[in-house]
Amino acid sequence: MLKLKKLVKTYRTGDQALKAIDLEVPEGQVLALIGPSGAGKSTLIRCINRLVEPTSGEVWLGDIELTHLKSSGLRRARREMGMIFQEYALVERLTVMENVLSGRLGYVGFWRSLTRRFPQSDVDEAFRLLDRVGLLEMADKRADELSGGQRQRVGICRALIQNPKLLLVDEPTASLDPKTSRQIMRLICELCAERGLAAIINIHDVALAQMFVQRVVGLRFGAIEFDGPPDALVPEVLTTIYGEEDWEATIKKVEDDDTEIEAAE
Ligand SMILES: Nc1ncnc2c1ncn2[C@@H]1O[C@H](COP(=O)(O)OP(=O)(O)OP(=O)(O)O)[C@@H](O)[C@H]1O
Repeated sequence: MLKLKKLVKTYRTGDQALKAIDLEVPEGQVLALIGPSGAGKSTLIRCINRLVEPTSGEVWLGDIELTHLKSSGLRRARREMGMIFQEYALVERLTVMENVLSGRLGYVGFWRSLTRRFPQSDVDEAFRLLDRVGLLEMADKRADELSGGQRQRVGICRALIQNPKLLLVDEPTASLDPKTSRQIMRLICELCAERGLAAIINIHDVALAQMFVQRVVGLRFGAIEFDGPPDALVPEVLTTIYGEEDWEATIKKVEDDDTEIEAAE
């Protein structure tokens, strides 16, 4: 469904953030992207929807190659790719409903987008999504009245109302406490399963990734160092991705924390 071929990104500063990445993501697969700070995770996600322009290589979404698309073709292709951000990227002074509906801006015509008048079917779908993520009661609240976890749920609804084939998720839990992080990761993965959606989730928390996804890709210095199932992420593999560390202690500690959270839920 998504295929990256020899994808390279070299920033103007000379930083080679991606070194000829080859990656294939089949339909409906949820993949976690891990790796140390500066490994190229955000760059990879942003090169797919061209928020960052790749230097060379190809990005195929189905049978469309994205790197050469001009404005209208790119706009159409971007509808297929919902994005979820670490800092939610909501419009603070707008309501929850308005923020969710803004996910439809790629579909409505120019004049409608200016006046933000959306078809009733979009409004109905927004209510359905808000209900699904437990925010129905919040539809008329302003975004700046919400907690971090609630904001991220709005961000998820805004991405889903696009009716995408692929979710690009950039550190969705980095600003959240451990329990809310788990709830958000679970929600994203459940929604992907319900809708047959593929997702690439850039995530720092390895234990959280292991808990919820079917496949983990580890980046280091802009190259793929590991690609496999979560239970193959043994300490030796983590060392090749992140460098030397006492992984046994880290893994154990996280597992202990989970048990506590599980018991509290
Ligand atoms: N706009 C930019 N201009 C120049 N260099 C950049 C830019 N954005 C990222 N880089 C560089 O590209 C490399 C990859 O950065 P990127 O943000 O993709 O890594 P990351 O794995 O997402 O890191 P983090 O986990 O800290 O967010 C780093 O060396 C970074 O300094």
